[in-house]
Amino acid sequence: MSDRRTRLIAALDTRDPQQAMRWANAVSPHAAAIKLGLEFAYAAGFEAVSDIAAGRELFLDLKLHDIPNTVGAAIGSLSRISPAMLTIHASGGAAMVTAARKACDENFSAERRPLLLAVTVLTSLDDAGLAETGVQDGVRTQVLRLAELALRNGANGLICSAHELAALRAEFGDAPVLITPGIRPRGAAAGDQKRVMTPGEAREAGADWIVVGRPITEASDPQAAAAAIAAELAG
Ligand SMILES: O=c1ccn([C@@H]2O[C@H](COP(=O)(O)O)[C@@H](O)[C@H]2O)c(=O)[nH]1
Repeated sequence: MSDRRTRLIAALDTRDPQQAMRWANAVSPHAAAIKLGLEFAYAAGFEAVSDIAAGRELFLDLKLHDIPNTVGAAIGSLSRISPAMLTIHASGGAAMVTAARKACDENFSAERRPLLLAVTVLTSLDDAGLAETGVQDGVRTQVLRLAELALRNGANGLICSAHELAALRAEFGDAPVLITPGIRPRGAAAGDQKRVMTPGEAREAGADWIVVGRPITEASDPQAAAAAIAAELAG
């Protein structure tokens, strides 16, 4: 059994600030962080992101992917929000990751600096879906390739599925922060997620954090759903 402490990020995917606040309050005893992302920020704006995130650990999942100059400048624009974690796409390339690293270092004091996390291969893709993008090597090879690129250029950690955790730990050790979406409690619908595992399996495989959205937000009792996931993580 792994002695790693795996924590829960609750993904609050909604356009509605009041709904996001209700969910944030409901899950806060059980989730160590909340995720706000594209759906919420585009609809509600960054003032609302700040409001919901006040007093909480924020996983700001914007998955930045643009030319290096634009990604660096975008991160500079986020400095007033102070997320604990911030995502970029590793497939943006080495120069883009380097620009993101530099922007984090220059725009945030050491105490407020977010963990820079690189998305490897989206958990909604399997080998066939990845092949449609022109990458024929399979998900595992591509995750390891992009992980190496991202970590070499300053990312603090990676977004991957739980299926790649063992290979990533074997290759890169304990230091990178590994965060896994695509988590489904046993029996829950996978939806659009292709590479899924249960919370307990992800913990055993070496996740630092798991990200769970719809199994919490679509539950009849989101607080109870978050509590059950946290209990599974606690073993
Ligand atoms: O590869 C990725 C990267 C990010 N996500 C995000 O995680 C949550 C998962 O939500 P569920 O409802 O539990 O499927 C969602 O906010 C995604 O944007 C991901 O799923 N996969």
